Amino acid sequence: MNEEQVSLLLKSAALFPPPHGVKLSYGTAGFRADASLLQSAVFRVGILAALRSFKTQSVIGLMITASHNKVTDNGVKVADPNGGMLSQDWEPFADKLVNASTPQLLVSLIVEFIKKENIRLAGKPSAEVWLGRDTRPSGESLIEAAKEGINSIIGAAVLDFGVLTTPQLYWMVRARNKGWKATEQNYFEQLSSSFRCLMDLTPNGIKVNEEDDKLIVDGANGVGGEKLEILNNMLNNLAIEVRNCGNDGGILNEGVGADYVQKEKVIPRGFGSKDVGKRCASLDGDADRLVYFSVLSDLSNKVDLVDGDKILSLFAIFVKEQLSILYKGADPETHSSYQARVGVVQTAYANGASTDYLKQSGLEVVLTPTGVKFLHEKAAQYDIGIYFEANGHGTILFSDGFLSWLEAKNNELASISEGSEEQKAALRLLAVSRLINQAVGDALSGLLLVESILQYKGWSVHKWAGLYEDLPSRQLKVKVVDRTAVVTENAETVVVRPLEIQDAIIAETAKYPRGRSFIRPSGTEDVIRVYAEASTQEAADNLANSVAMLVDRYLGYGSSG
Ligand SMILES: CC(=O)N[C@H]1[C@@H](OP(=O)(O)O)O[C@H](CO)[C@@H](O)[C@@H]1O
Ligand SMILES: [Mg+2]
Repeated sequence: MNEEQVSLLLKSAALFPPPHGVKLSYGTAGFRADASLLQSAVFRVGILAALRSFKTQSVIGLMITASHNKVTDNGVKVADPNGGMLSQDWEPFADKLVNASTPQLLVSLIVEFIKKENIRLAGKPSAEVWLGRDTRPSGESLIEAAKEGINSIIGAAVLDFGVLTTPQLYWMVRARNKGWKATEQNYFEQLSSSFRCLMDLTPNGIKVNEEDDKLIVDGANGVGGEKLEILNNMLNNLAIEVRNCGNDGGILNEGVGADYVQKEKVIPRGFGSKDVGKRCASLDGDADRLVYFSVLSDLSNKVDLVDGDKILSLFAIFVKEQLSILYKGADPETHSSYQARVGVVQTAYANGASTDYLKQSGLEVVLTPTGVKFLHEKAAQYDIGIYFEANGHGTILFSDGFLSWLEAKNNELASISEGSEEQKAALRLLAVSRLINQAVGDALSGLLLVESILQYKGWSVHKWAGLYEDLPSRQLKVKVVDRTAVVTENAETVVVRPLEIQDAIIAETAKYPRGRSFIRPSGTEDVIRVYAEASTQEAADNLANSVAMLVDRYLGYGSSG
């Protein structure tokens, strides 16, 4: 690293001292904390993003958001060239960089790292980082800190796109690096045109714009609501009413949003008895999660929840159905009968009933640890990989090989049997691959795919919710002395340290019919999460409470550990 670069880094780093006594770590989804603690971390992640861009010779994304967390929190995450999460082998460097106590230490870490990674800072083409942020007020000054970080690496350029959803920025980064059209407008155009294409392929004609049939969306008082309004104006065959857009005094994620609705199973603010029976959906604070629900008629504030597992199930059976239509006419002897490998990816939080349903439907189901980075990686191993977290984050990935086969197949069918059922199935799958955000889970593109599949099948939200019945479940969190004391294996389903607690969980779970329970340290909050399910709600609550007490006994403030 030349002298000019060293002195630039030392000078700018001096303006962003890390807060005293705070150790941050790159968790499930980047760095997250109270926004007042993040200036230095975001500045340093700006440096990291610039280095990553030099290393990969591609555009890198940097998003300022704390998703579903409270409005006073914020966070920063990095989009790799393919629009996915930052490569995991850079996470330890991110941790060290963010926690370096002095500018000198920071510079020596960078010098060491660029040597190890063989990053050439000088020369062309230079680096480029694209920035986006959610609607949190702290985002504005954090974006400035990110810019300072990027600009302190000579040759790195920065483009600030202002307020975006996380999936929009990741989509744009992916598109840019593939050489495709990559503006926000291009995003809206691709989503709306592929949605239109799917709707045009609906078998029995489309029924829309009836007041009764409209979709009501809770925007979590965040960025998703305002972006959905823009998209909505570009669609003419879907009626959407957006509430909780954040412009009527509502607070981001407070009593609203996908995380709240999914975890509490109650209606978000702005919804009530007038909505009983209607098809409703909820986005999270940065619009990368989506759940559906309907308001129950019993005057409680409970909802009938259609969570990520059911969205996954809807997508999986649709894809499977279209593939079987496509294969129907195919001669197994000819080269055109490509057997696509379809895989469904879940985490331990997936409701047991969903896993049973998917397996009974003949689908291959695998579990990974929590966090999109793990699910995405696994799904990418299939021709069509469909992944969802129960909380509503997920998408569908298509392999390049399968997509080129599908294009060719569609062309072949167009010439020999245009308008046939087989060709329509090929067109539908192609439209899905353009509609669904293949960079990352995206509430807006997911919502349009759900809507088009419901239309295709002629299903109400109730029919969809009835695909299978969720096992009652309960999630709790427990504060402990040191959450890193818990180490898990087998996709987080068993604790291997401290060992005694796993035996105790097994003994507790055995008392409940259809009981299942596991614990894991959160990657975004300083807590241990407890999950339990069982055949009744009371049993699930009791099991969760007992396991939470075990966590407290072994790891809580009263424990010796
Ligand atoms: C149980 C749960 O919902 N966990 C969430 C939450 O992670 P934790 O590591 O559990 O804090 O936030 C992640 C990022 O948004 C998301 O990927 C994950 O599913
Ligand atoms: Mg989110």
